[in-house]
Amino acid sequence: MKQPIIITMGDPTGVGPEIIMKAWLEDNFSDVQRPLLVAGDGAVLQRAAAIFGAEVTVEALADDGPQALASHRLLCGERSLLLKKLSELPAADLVYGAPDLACGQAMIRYIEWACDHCLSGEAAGMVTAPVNKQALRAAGCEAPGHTELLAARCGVEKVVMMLAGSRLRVCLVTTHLPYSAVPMALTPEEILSTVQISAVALRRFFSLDSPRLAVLALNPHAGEGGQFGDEEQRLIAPAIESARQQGIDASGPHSADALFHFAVQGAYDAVICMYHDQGLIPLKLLHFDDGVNVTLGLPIIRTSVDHGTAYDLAGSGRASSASLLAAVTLACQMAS
Ligand SMILES: NC(=O)c1ccc[n+]([C@@H]2O[C@H](COP(=O)([O-])OP(=O)(O)OC[C@H]3O[C@@H](n4cnc5c(N)ncnc54)[C@H](O)[C@@H]3O)[C@@H](O)[C@H]2O)c1
Ligand SMILES: N[C@H](C(=O)O)[C@H](O)COP(=O)(O)O
Repeated sequence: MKQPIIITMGDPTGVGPEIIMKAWLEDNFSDVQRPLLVAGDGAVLQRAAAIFGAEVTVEALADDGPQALASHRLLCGERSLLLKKLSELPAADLVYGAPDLACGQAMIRYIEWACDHCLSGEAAGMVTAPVNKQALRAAGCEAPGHTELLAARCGVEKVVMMLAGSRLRVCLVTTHLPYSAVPMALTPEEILSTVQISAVALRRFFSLDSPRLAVLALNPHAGEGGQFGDEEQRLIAPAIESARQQGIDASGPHSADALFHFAVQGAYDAVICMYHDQGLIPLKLLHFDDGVNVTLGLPIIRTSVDHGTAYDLAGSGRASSASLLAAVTLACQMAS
C-alpha cells in the first residue's frame, strides 16, 4: 500500500475543517492516487460535515495493518476517510473565528505530527489547511506560519515559499515580515539561495531541466539607474550574476510592473519576488481558486491551500475547496 498524504485540519474555528469535508463529501478526492489521512479532530470534522447536511460517524481502528498511522475512520454512506485524532475539542462550544488556547495548541500538534511522520518516511507528504497566525502566536508558537515552523522542525535554515498555479509560479525571497523591514532583509546571499533552491525544486518536482527564472527588482523601474534606490545594483544584480555563473538560467533585475505580463504568457517558469505581496497579489489575482503554496527546500513534501482561515466565511459552507484539491493533487504528483 502506498504511504498516505496527511492533510492537517488547520484552525478548528476557520474554514479548514469544512473545506476538507466539502471536498470529501463531493467526492473530489476520488481520483487521488494515495490514501488520505486527516490529522485533526473527529468532533470538529463531524460539525463541519453537518454544515452540508451530512451525518458522519467516527469509528476507531485497530492499531495495526496498512493504516497504522490512522487511529480512526470517518464514515458517511459509502465514503471513508482516515483520521488521526490528535485533539478532542468541545466542538459544539467552539465559535467560528474565535480560536482559544486549546485550538491554537491543537493546530500546532496537527502540523508537528504530520511533519514528523513525513520525516520518518511513514507518510509521503503533507497538505496543510489554513491556520491563523495570531492564534499560532497566542498558543506560544514562535514561527509566524507553517513555512517557518516546518523549516525549524526539519532543521533547515533556508526554505523558499513558492505559490504555484498553471499560469504563474512565484518564489519569495522574504516572507512574513513588515514591509519596512524588507530592504534590510535583502542580501545577495538570500537572493542567491532563493534562486538556487527554486531552480533545484523546479527541476526535481516540475520536470523542468533548466528552469527560466525571472528575478524582480525591488524599486520602481528597477531603480532607474539608482535614482529610485540602489538595491538592484548593490544586491540583486550580483546575486543574478552568481546564479548565472552556476549555470542557472536567471535573468533580471526586471521591472516588477511589466514582468508578470510576460511570465503568464510563458516566457518564464517562475518569478523570484523580493517580498510577499509583490508575488502574491498577481498570483492570487490569477489563481485564487486553484493556487497552491509549496515549501521548497524541506526534506519533506509540503503543499498548502493558498488562502487563509477566512473567519468571515467559516461555518457558512461557502468557502471553496478548490485550492485544497489542487494542493492534494500536487503533493501526490511531487511524491510520485
Ligand atoms: N496556509 C495558511 O495557513 C494561510 C494562508 C494565508 C493566510 N493565512 C492566515 O489566515 C488568516 C486570515 O488571513 P487573510 O484574511 O489575509 O486571508 P484569507 O485568505 O483568510 O481571506 C481573504 C479573503 O478571501 C476569502 N477567502 C479565503 N479563503 C476562501 C475560500 N476557500 N473560498 C472563498 N473565499 C475565500 C475570505 O473570505 C476573505 O474575503 C491570517 O491569520 C493569515 O495569516 C494562513
Ligand atoms: N503567505 C501565505 C499566503 O498568503 O498564502 C500564507 O501566509 C501561508 O503561510 P504558511 O504556509 O507559512 O502558513
